[in-house]
Amino acid sequence: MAQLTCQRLCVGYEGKSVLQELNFEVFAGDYLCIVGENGSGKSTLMKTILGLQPPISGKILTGDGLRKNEIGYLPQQTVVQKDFPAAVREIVLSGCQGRCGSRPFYSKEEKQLAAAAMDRMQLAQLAKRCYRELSGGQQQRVLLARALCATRKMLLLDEPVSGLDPKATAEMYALIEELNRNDGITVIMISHDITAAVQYASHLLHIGDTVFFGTKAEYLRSPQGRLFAAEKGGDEQ
Ligand SMILES: Nc1ncnc2c1ncn2[C@@H]1O[C@H](COP(=O)(O)OP(=O)(O)OP(=O)(O)O)[C@@H](O)[C@H]1O
Repeated sequence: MAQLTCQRLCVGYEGKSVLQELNFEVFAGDYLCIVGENGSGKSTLMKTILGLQPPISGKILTGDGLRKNEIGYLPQQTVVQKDFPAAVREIVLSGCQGRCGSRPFYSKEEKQLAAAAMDRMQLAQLAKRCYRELSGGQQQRVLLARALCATRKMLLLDEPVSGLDPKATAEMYALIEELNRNDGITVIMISHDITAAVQYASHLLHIGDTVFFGTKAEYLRSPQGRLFAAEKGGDEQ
């Protein structure tokens, strides 16, 4: 049974659709990359899956023991967020908010969960530092640790390597791959880097004038995937 199923899903704003007729399934342990041009609706789709906005029509179903409040989310970074004046530990802990409900403080278990997530993301030394003073790569690791506090099952990542230098990008991809491979956490990632998507993903969802959904092998044989391969071949000449 799939963890996430989108059926005839239509997403958009105020009744105006951005994307229509999306049909796909994500199973436990999958690594799905969502690719497509700027403005094609990738972030809107992700926010709709998270329940941050309602679908225009169609269904989003969770299954295989996944509940909607057990999805970890790393949002797209904005300039304002990058300047956030809070300590690393507080930001990571805020990932537990879905667990606390209306309780206005964090429990011992939640604090332990945040500490474990910081360890995992190699942030233990930075726990008391101010978020806005960190490098871009460190900031993204903080947001990944925060997302991890919300889940053991599924992570939704909106351009997690955006703006990072090649070294920080490689580190981030390695951490995400480890969470997927070793911990079995399902990954759904929006990416502009099709080369990396093809390297790491088990499945691809390509959004554009036409929509493709399938395994990596199917993608590489599809018109969208062939176009990518042709462009890449061109780059390497
Ligand atoms: N809050 C909003 N209200 C109305 N329209 C919006 C809103 N946010 C985004 N849009 C529009 O919805 C469309 C899809 O935007 P979205 O951010 O989902 O695209 P994207 O594929 O994630 O783009 P990018 O790759 O640039 O992040 C765009 O035309 C955008 O202008």
